[in-house]
Amino acid sequence: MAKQPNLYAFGDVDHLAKSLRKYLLQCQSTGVERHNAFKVAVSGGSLPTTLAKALLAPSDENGFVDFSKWEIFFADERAVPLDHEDSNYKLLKDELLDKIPADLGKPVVHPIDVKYMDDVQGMADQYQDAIMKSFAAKDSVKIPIFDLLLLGCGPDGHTCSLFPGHELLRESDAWVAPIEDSPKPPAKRITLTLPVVTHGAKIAFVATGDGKRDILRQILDTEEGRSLPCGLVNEGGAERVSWFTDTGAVEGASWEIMSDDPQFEIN
Ligand SMILES: O=C1O[C@H](COP(=O)(O)O)[C@@H](O)[C@H](O)[C@H]1O
Repeated sequence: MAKQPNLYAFGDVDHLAKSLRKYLLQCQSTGVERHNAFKVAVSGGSLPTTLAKALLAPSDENGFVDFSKWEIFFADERAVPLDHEDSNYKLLKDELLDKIPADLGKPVVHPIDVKYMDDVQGMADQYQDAIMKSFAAKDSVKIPIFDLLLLGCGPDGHTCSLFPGHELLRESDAWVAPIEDSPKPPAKRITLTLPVVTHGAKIAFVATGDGKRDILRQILDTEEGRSLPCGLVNEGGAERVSWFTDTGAVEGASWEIMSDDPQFEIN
């Protein structure tokens, strides 16, 4: 039987954040062992707030966050200035980056190059080059393997800027692609493509609150949900995918919920 993603549900966001922290520390260790760095792609939306809760908590028995080893890329970004309210970079900066205590070190962060604001293809190409340099990828290297992709799930089942039914879901060459007709504003964005997302060493979705319940039930329990972008990530990433949810978001779903115990070992 094909291996399935892991579904974790917690009573509230505080408990979720505690387990997410443990998971992140495990991913950090694996990344540092692999290439002396932790290469992570981060989404916008509701994710950065929960991420900050997990990462800015005091060090505990699970270890400490060594931001000096972190290299942060954006799983998707909107083609807006870096100080614009719609910018995923600004969101992460406000929620997390500006609040990192000096003793935890400074991550290397890769924002978009704003000189390509009117040329999203150029912006996507530049971002792909930045990833290629970081992974020291020669042309022969087919795909970058991020240590972790941190993803959100929109109410329509989109993730990154990969939207249901959009032709970008079929992109198989580019690592980063432009989109000029995003159904969710702003229309112009860049996004990691599905093959890059599904090749991640680990892939984590964070989806909380009653507002996510209907779409989660669809993704996790129905045939049509499997063809939504989040469903395609589940299919491609299988057991490398973990969903961090709260009980509000998964009530009624028939998938096995693996644990709500913060001491569990994360797959
Ligand atoms: O537009 C976007 O939406 C998704 C989902 O956001 P959420 O607020 O529903 O969690 C987000 O993951 C993506 O990065 C963002 O650009």
